[in-house]
Amino acid sequence: MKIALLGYGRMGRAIEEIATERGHKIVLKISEDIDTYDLDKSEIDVAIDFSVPKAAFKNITTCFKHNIPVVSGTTGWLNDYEKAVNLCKEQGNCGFIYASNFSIGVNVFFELNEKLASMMKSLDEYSVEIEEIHHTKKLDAPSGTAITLAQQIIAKNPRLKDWQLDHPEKNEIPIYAKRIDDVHGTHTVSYKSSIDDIEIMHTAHSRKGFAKGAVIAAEWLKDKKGVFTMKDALSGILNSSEE
Ligand SMILES: NC(=O)c1ccc[n+]([C@@H]2O[C@H](COP(=O)([O-])OP(=O)(O)OC[C@H]3O[C@@H](n4cnc5c(N)ncnc54)[C@H](O)[C@@H]3O)[C@@H](O)[C@H]2O)c1
Ligand SMILES: O=C(O)C1=N[C@H](C(=O)O)CCC1
Repeated sequence: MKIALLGYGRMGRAIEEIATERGHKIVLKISEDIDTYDLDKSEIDVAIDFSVPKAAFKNITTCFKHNIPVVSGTTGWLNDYEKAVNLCKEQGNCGFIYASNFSIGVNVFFELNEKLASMMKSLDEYSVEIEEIHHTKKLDAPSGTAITLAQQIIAKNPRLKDWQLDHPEKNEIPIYAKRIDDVHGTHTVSYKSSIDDIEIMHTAHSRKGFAKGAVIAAEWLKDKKGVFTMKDALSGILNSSEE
């Protein structure tokens, strides 16, 4: 598979390593405005965008214009996500997957989070909160993964209306974001009561899991048209919790 890397920073380099190990070829590496480059569909099977929040929407939609499928892992640009989805659908000839976290372990964690949120929704004595810890170079807070975790809980629990960084109103889930050198990504969801606490936690030991998941998503997306999620891409790999 011929891959264009939109963003060649920490994640771009980790993806290059995994993609090469899996027999793919990196044909383009972009670290600045996408207009500077000539995108040629015949030379690119799929683009993988791990760039910066302010570049993601333009990178993604420029690929749509060239009928190049896109896997996007960039976080912090989600106010424009629906616009990107609509453009992909209108254009009709491109594939798109965005995930706040491509790690297979985190996608298992997302399933656990949904299941736990369903179990806790009637237990009013527990309050819920999310903590995320990342390296100090991270541009956005809270992390995209923490936002996904909060959205999953809100979807299961009608008492909870929104999430808030640090200072929640009533009926909001607090997200606490910490920045510590060299932490690749730790997410904890805690339910607390005066009697006991319940916690689930995911700790990434490196960027390898995010990179491997992104390459698996690209392999899955390559010849598909439409808007998909990581759940779709992993449907043949993860057993559903109902089984
Ligand atoms: N979804 C996931 O699984 C996952 C995992 C890790 C990181 N991320 C996200 O991926 C993004 C990148 O993370 P990183 O640690 O590699 O950051 P990074 O800062 O190391 O890399 C970003 C790169 O993008 C480049 N860039 C700047 N402007 C650009 C443009 N217009 N077009 C293309 N590239 C441009 C920068 O020069 C830099 O090299 C962040 O948003 C981060 O939150 C997501
Ligand atoms: O290193 C980062 O930046 C990460 N970003 C994603 C997020 O915001 O959730 C995934 C974890 C690593």
